[in-house]
Amino acid sequence: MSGPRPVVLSGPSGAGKSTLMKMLMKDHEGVFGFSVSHTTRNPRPGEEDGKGLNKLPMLLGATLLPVADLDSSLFKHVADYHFTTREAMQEALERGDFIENAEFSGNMYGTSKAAIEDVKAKNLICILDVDIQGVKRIKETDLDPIYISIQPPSMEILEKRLRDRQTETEESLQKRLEAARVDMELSKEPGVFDVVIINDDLDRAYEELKDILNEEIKKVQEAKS
Ligand SMILES: Nc1ncnc2c1ncn2[C@@H]1O[C@H](COP(=O)(O)OP(=O)(O)OP(=O)(O)O)[C@@H](O)[C@H]1O
Ligand SMILES: Nc1nc2c(ncn2[C@@H]2O[C@H](COP(=O)(O)O)[C@@H](O)[C@H]2O)c(=O)[nH]1
Repeated sequence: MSGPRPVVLSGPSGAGKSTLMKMLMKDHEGVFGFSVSHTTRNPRPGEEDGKGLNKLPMLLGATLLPVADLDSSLFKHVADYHFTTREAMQEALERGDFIENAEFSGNMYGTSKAAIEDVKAKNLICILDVDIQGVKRIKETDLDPIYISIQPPSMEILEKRLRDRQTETEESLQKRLEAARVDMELSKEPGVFDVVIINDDLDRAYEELKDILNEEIKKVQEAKS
């Protein structure tokens, strides 16, 4: 693929991927573009639906919720997900619309080809936020991204972050913690990720992430100047 190399951000739910990604996008306007995934999970308060951004059928009942907090207001131009139904997603999968997909914590998630093309067309660094299954599937494609794993300092801290975020039921929290154990083990395997960042202190983790992406960021900035 031509243009800047995409970036895959992976790691356990609650490790801080979205937080770091929002910081990156806010500090580098016009450099990064988010690959808006599809999911069958329900929108969280404040999450924005990317309906209309691509061709897949969307869940008609999905509402555009008001931007409520500072975190979202920094990022309000970017949709969080295309919220859809299991049936619509299954049909799209059968049509071959996705480059990868996964079942995670009882819901379907996937990256459509259109989501990546939308970002590529703007010559931006495409950021994909995917779980470990997605990482494995993307490795079978010609996308050639930089693979970065964001890891929490410990399971205990991860659990606290997820509980404090107040987005999960006890059942979905337990599923996410179980998936996190698997993810934390796999991320230690040599060759799976180019870099593993431990997100203990947020500012330090952010500096590390920026350093890794510095070369690609400069390429995009120079192409624009
Ligand atoms: N270094 C940090 N120290 C303390 N809290 C943090 C840190 N990084 C992120 N958080 C908080 O932890 C919670 C989880 O972070 P975030 O939502 O970014 O995780 P995520 O990896 O994107 O999760 P998911 O995969 O479920 O979307 C958020 O409430 C966020 O504010
Ligand atoms: N394989 C994929 N995983 C994805 C995609 N979009 C998000 N995710 C991962 O799902 C979990 C849960 O996300 P949440 O928003 O419900 O908290 C997290 O690990 C994401 O990285 C995708 O398109 N493909």
